[in-house]
Amino acid sequence: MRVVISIGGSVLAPNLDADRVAGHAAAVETLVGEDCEVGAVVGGGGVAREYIGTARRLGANEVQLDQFGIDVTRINARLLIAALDGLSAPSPAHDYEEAGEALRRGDVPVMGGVMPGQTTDAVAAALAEYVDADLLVYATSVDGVFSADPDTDPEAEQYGRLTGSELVDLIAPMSRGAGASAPVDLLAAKLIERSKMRTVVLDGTDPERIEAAVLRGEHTGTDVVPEGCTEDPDGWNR
Ligand SMILES: Nc1ncnc2c1ncn2[C@@H]1O[C@H](COP(=O)(O)OP(=O)(O)O)[C@@H](O)[C@H]1O
Ligand SMILES: O=c1ccn([C@@H]2O[C@H](COP(=O)(O)OP(=O)(O)O)[C@@H](O)[C@H]2O)c(=O)[nH]1
Repeated sequence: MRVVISIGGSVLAPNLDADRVAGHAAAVETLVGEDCEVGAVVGGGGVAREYIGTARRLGANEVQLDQFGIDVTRINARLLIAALDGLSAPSPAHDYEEAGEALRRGDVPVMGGVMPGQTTDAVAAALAEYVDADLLVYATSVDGVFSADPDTDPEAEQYGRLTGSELVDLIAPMSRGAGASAPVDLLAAKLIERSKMRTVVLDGTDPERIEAAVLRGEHTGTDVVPEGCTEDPDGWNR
């Protein structure tokens, strides 16, 4: 099975704790050991938001702010590469072709951001579509997609299962400025919808949850399924 894992910066490197990065690298290694082909995309997290906040106060425009974010995602990608100990290409891929070539060589491609106006959520969705992945996993800081931001709204209810177009409709009204917070960004949702990519959004703070979702189809987050899919998501990956 071929899987693309998007690891949010808030999950991988909230405080630059080496053990946390090593834990996520170990999960990738376990998946590779189970004959999965894995691509990883790493986000910028709180560090990116701090740079973006400071640069915004200094008068930088949105594209310039996105460039700060991209640089931080690529530094975080280098952390994962360092922890993967030779399993990955030596530096973050700059584009999908480079990542696809790494995958064909048997390496784990690791990407950060690639261009302004989006987030690494979209990078992960595009990489998954480009390499024709069987599964796309968003390992984020909340356990799936909710009816409202679960960090601020105690009434927020989780969606167990959504179609790609339902995901697009939910995400569309959310803010799109640099450093904006949403379970996945709008471009990612649109790519997931058009590619009919099987997608899981889950709490990835514990990397074993990523392993369980990929290897056994077990998770408590949100499944995004193709339109008209009646298959039991639990049976997908067996
Ligand atoms: N409707 C929603 N469902 C789920 N999460 C949401 C929603 N609206 C906003 N969020 C926020 O999106 C955030 C997930 O994205 P983010 O903080 O960028 O994490 P990551 O670093 O994993 O990408 C969560 O902190 C959550 O508070
Ligand atoms: O292809 C990309 C990826 C990231 N970013 C910028 O980098 C920030 C941090 O990336 P992301 O949101 O993916 O990280 P996360 O907060 O999800 O860890 C984003 O808000 C964007 O401003 C971008 O412009 N293009």
